[in-house]
Amino acid sequence: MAAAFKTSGSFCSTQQHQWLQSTRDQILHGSSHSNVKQCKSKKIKKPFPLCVKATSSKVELDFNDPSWKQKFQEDWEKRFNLPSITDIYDLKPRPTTFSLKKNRTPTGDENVDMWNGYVNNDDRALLKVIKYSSPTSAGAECIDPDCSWVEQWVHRAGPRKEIYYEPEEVKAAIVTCGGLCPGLNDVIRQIVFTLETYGVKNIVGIPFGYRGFFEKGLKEIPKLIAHDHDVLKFCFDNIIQLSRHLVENINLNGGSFLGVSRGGAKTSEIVDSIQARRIDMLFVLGGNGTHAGANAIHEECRKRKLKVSVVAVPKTIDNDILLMDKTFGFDTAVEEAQRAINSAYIEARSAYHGIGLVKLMGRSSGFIAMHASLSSGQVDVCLIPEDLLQKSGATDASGNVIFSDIGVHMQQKIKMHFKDIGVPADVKYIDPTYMVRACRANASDAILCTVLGQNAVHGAFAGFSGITSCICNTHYVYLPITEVVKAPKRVNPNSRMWHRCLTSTGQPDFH
Ligand SMILES: Nc1ncnc2c1ncn2[C@@H]1O[C@H](COP(=O)(O)OP(=O)(O)O)[C@@H](O)[C@H]1O
Ligand SMILES: O=P(O)(O)OC[C@H]1O[C@](O)(COP(=O)(O)O)[C@@H](O)[C@@H]1O
Ligand SMILES: [Mg+2]
Repeated sequence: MAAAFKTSGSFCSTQQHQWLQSTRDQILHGSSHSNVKQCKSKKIKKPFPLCVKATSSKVELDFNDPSWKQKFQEDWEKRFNLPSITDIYDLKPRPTTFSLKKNRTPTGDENVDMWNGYVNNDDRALLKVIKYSSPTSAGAECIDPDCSWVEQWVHRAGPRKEIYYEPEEVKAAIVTCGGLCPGLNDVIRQIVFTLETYGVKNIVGIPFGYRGFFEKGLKEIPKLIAHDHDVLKFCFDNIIQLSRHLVENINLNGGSFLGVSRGGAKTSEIVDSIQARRIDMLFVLGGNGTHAGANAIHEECRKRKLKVSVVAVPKTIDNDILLMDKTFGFDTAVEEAQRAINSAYIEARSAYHGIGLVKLMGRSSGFIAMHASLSSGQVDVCLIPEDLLQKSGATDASGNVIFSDIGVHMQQKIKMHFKDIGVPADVKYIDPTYMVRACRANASDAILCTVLGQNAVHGAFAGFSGITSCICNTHYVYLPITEVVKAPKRVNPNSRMWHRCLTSTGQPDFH
């Protein structure tokens, strides 16, 4: 949860520090994982004992050791290695069925790879591009005390020349979990389009998040499907058959075509359901919690020796997922939040001793508040949860901590303060909470969703599982889910972006 507010000129210098208690939460970069290889990969025929390669850890580094960089990079390679169904099965790939050639005018024997723009498995994108010369440089994220430059590469996303599934035999499922987020329908749509381009015919939607996998009574079906008999192929239990025709226009609306939910994730029951329904590819759209769930499903599938690719797409208006530039929906949420700030500004400006106060979402991360403040340019003070977190003691169905209502708290405190000093204050409070996330994706999010959705399908056909399709340092990449769920991403109070926000509002730094 985060708040940004606009005071009319005469109230800019109110004693904000009385309302705050600073904490110094920094971006967390996660803890270590076990580095156990339970068995060496061997060429083995199905069925065979499972060979699990566990994720590697951040090694203990001795910076006096001249080879520490090499050790770091070796460890990095292991950590960011993409888990694949080929880790478990001795599978032979087949040439891909994904081709762009049919859309072009054939002019001879040109190089097929160039026509289709395949991505090589050895292609990499650089995760970080700034060389900090000192740990005191703004926003510096250093590995060693000298802040040495160490290349950190991640795997490039996109279609591969060889695939590990027969498209005609594939059953693919899509599920959307957590809270709503602009762009969910855009991603669903692109996943369906891309699957069909590969030649997949059996595509299903699981309604209402992970619950749709196991809740017996869950038979609600979106009205559109129930009434559209032309496009409805099958509609039984809680599975919805999807096709290009059916999803063609869903991006015109916000929300999720499949419905969402929190809580109720029982990994073993979900995998029972995946097994019973003979699902080969599962596309999971969601935030931190959903990703943790997707990884648990991926691990359980491995344990049961199921040839299933679980591929996630990071969704959340909060933008609180590690390593990536942004999650889809964030941009749209900021744009909507800015509208609320503008309204608060106009109200405050027109009132006698007016103060505008806007509460924005973000859970424990203040990205929406910071970016909306920066974009509106009308905010005098932007408060982010990295300043102050008040836990209510309660949790939601997914186990997320519910924070006390900072907006209502601030409203009361401001009123009380001005009453105490005998100055009239007209507080105009706006809570646009659900308005910022129930809307349709804006242009930039729509593009992001399109690419992430397509790449999710390419990743599954390439045999990867337990990965997420995202954007890092402006490039589209795949990351192992284990690396992005270590902690929520937070605003770094030492970052240039936060400093820019302070410069823009003119507020003191409360950290
Ligand atoms: N650590 C976890 N392991 C497995 N499933 C989880 C975990 N945390 C959350 N989930 C499940 O993921 C789904 C979405 O989680 P939630 O936190 O509500 O949203 P988001 O994914 O957007 O953060 C819920 O069904 C929840 O039960
Ligand atoms: O009222 P709800 O649906 O539980 O959602 C509230 C939460 O959803 C969010 O908008 C998005 O969170 P998720 O990405 O976890 O769905 C948070 O900012 C907010 O705290
Ligand atoms: Mg979340």
